[in-house]
Amino acid sequence: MSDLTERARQLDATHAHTDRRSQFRIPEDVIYLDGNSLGALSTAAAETAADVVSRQWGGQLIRAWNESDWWGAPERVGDTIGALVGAAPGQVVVTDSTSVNLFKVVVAASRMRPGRSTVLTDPDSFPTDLYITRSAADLLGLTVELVPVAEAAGRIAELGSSLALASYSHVDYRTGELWDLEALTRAAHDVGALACWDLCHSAGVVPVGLDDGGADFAIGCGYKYLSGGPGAPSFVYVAQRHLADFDSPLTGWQGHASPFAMSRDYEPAASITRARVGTAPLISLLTLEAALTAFDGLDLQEVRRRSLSLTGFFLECLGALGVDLPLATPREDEHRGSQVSLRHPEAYAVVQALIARGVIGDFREPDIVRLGFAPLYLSHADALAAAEHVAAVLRDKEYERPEFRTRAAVT
Ligand SMILES: Cc1ncc(COP(=O)(O)O)c(C=O)c1O
Ligand SMILES: Nc1c(O)cccc1C(=O)C[C@H](N)C(=O)O
Repeated sequence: MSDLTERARQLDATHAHTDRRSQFRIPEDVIYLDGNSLGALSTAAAETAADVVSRQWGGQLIRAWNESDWWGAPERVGDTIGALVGAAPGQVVVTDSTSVNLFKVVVAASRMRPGRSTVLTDPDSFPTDLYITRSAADLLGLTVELVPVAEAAGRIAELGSSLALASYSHVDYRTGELWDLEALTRAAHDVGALACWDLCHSAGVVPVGLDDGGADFAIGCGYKYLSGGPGAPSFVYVAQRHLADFDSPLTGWQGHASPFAMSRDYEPAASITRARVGTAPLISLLTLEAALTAFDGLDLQEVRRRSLSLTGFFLECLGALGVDLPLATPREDEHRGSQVSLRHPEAYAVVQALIARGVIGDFREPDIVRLGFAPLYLSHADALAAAEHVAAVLRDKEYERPEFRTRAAVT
């Protein structure tokens, strides 16, 4: 047995208590390193999706709204996600897409800071964050300034009382860099501004600590590390202290204080329910709820330790196997989310060659091979095997094969 194989075995034994692989259905011949884009299917999620369709929809019909508490699901699942991101109950609701939730937050937050003209975000934010922030700001006549998160604190201090909102990603989707939520939130608060965090790439892998970090707002996907399934609804966090002032621009009936009063006038619910809009995608929402049971009995600090161990060991394996590609991801544990991104001029073809070998990651412009480590269902043995495949693809220049260069619509 090689040293690395033995190390993998030892590390898997050390982290055995956080291994939830048996709860997931991952094809035998696949090492799945894209749980940061579409989390894997769990048995609980698969069975619940079938149950919601057959028993609840098919059998209970309209009665399911009460009998299976469909109506309360957005807040109920919100509280479950809240526990994973450090939010006390009553501040998170699951509704709409991340894009739509960001729109609500940018508008509502800016309205809470009248007279302030600027919203700050990162030029390398996930594109939807850029597009939505700009369109929301345009509607309100505000300016969006693009300032890299590393420089944000300084710019926030300069902007002072003209800053309404700083809106940043907790983990960069491309590089996997983890940013200091608490410090940047404090910088925004120091000038009287608000802070919103996109948790798409940290929810379920980093103990985010929204309440402790003083965050004002947060949003995040349900289908990445939370494994809610394709198109699972997103979540939005509004800190308790802001709920009464959260004036959503999307005033749908399900955010109403008394929706079944069928009133002509909109009166927002007093609670986080005011962030709801219209009817939830119940099959997806309840599937997400079932997927979250994979976290039952787990402490997010332990999940984080497993995640860092996996990415750290993967980096160690790459080094030992002579892979010396530039790393886009920080090596330091405290700055690394749950992915490893490597740079290569033929990154797209490298990813296709890996996929052909059963190692599924993805490509991100312009030159990133992105490999996500969803800790609940990946092992150190997987990390070693993936590193060996990366080394082989590079050694044999498999990325030069023409069939790996044709771009698919979705990368
Ligand atoms: C950081 C980040 N924000 C937002 C989104 C978009 O979310 P949605 O498609 O749910 O609007 C994604 C992924 O698609 C993302 O990675
Ligand atoms: N949401 C996605 C989709 O509908 C199709 C393909 C990919 C996605 C993703 O989630 C991409 C992901 N946010 C990223 O970090 O690149």
